[in-house]
Amino acid sequence: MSAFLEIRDLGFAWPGQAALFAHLNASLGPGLALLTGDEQRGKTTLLRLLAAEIRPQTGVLRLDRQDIGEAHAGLRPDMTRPALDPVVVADWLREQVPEGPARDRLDDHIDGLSLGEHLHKGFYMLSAGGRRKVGLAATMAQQPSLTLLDQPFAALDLVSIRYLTDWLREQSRATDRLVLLADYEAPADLAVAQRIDLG
Ligand SMILES: Nc1ncnc2c1ncn2[C@@H]1O[C@H](COP(=O)(O)OP(=O)(O)OP(=O)(O)O)[C@@H](O)[C@H]1O
Repeated sequence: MSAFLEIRDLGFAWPGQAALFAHLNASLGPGLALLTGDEQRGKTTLLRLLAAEIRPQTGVLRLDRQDIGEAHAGLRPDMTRPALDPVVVADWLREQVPEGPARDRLDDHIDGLSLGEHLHKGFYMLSAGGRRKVGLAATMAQQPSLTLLDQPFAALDLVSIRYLTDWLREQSRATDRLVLLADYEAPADLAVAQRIDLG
């Protein structure tokens, strides 16, 4: 079976810096995978490459047999951007998540992440953690073919950690999409069968 996410011979260096990736290869099936590595090993940079925010200097990045390019932009919504400040959370979520099964899933995630009390607020009233949780709920509901999560447990409350962990466990059974979780380690009670280790 061909890989769902294929990273072949990836080379990337930030301007003026030594190569962060040289001939990086990885091949992942659908489901759940962990992207690990010590501080500054390039976890976030690799997520940005996979979201087509930045382009590699060499190599191939392919998702479901398609080269990753502009069509894949937006896989990592920037929840910190000031343009969101005046927007009402519920309006943003309605705009992001289409009606139908995704909207039903969104309702569950709003409950699971305890976001109900924030729905009628402007983003400017939310903490950084609250903004992240809203982004998380939208992504979890949308179920894109590639979900990129950058240290999603950081600064998350215990109830939300448990909810996210359960959701990630379910994702490991998916056959048509991949969730890539970047963190130093997987949570202790989450078995992850696939991993890219940046060292
Ligand atoms: N926009 C940028 N411009 C220049 N250098 C960058 C940029 N973003 C990251 N880097 C550099 O790339 C290297 C890897 O950083 P990156 O954030 O990808 O690693 P990380 O594994 O996610 O780190 P951490 O675990 O600390 O979050 C670091 O040396 C960092 O300074």
